[in-house]
Amino acid sequence: MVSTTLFSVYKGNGGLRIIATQFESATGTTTMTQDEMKQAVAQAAVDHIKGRLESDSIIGVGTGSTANCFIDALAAIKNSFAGAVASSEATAERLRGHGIEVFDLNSVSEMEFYIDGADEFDPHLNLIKGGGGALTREKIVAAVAKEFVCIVDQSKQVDLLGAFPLPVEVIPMARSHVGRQLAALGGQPVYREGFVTDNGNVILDLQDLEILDPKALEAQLNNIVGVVTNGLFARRGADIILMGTPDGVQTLRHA
Ligand SMILES: O=C[C@H](O)[C@H](O)[C@H](O)COP(=O)(O)O
Repeated sequence: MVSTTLFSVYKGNGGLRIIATQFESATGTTTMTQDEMKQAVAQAAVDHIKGRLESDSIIGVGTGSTANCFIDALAAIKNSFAGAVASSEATAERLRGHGIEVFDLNSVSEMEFYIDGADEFDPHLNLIKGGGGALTREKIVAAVAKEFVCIVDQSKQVDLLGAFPLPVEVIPMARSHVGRQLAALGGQPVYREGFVTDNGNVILDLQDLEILDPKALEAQLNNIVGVVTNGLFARRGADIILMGTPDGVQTLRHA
């Protein structure tokens, strides 16, 4: 078994600080598939929280393939906390499948951690989320948690958000109206046909945007009548990002 920890720090350069890179392998080689990177960050997230859990702790859990890896890893320590709040029906089902109790958010007054993936993140830890359509409940659960731990593989890292189409959840009867408003912003709204969110709404994916000011755009989109929420997580972005790379898991924080 080869175990390596590389420490590197840079500050004031894009707002990001790399705390550590950790890698362990049986062979010493650094080849990892994307799935293995997701599993590695999922385990790193469990390691990050497990020492700080109490028997009455409730954990917020996101949605998607990386969050699924986290749920599977979390199952190993399920007796060390009370349960979880799920950001989607799919996540609730997976949690229950592992014997982890799922709580209604309205019955939870305090939550230490929210753990979830992302579709893109930038050097300021702003995110695009909602590729799986769970953005609204994700944003609500993230808002309650004290620390948002985002788990990603390195394919999600960008300098500027917007290459990934920005999901906007919309009340069905407002779809055309919102679409026109989004087009006026310079993007190309594409209706996610056949998809209905857990909240009974539809998604417009906003393509061809260069998002220069994520916080401003997040607020601007929320102000369009008929928009429920949008997939920019900038006003409440990640507090820490665990990023899987072929060379190990990097921990990224604000400088
Ligand atoms: O609605 C889906 C969520 O925002 C996911 O966190 C996001 O799409 C990333 O998913 P994955 O881990 O499957 O890439």
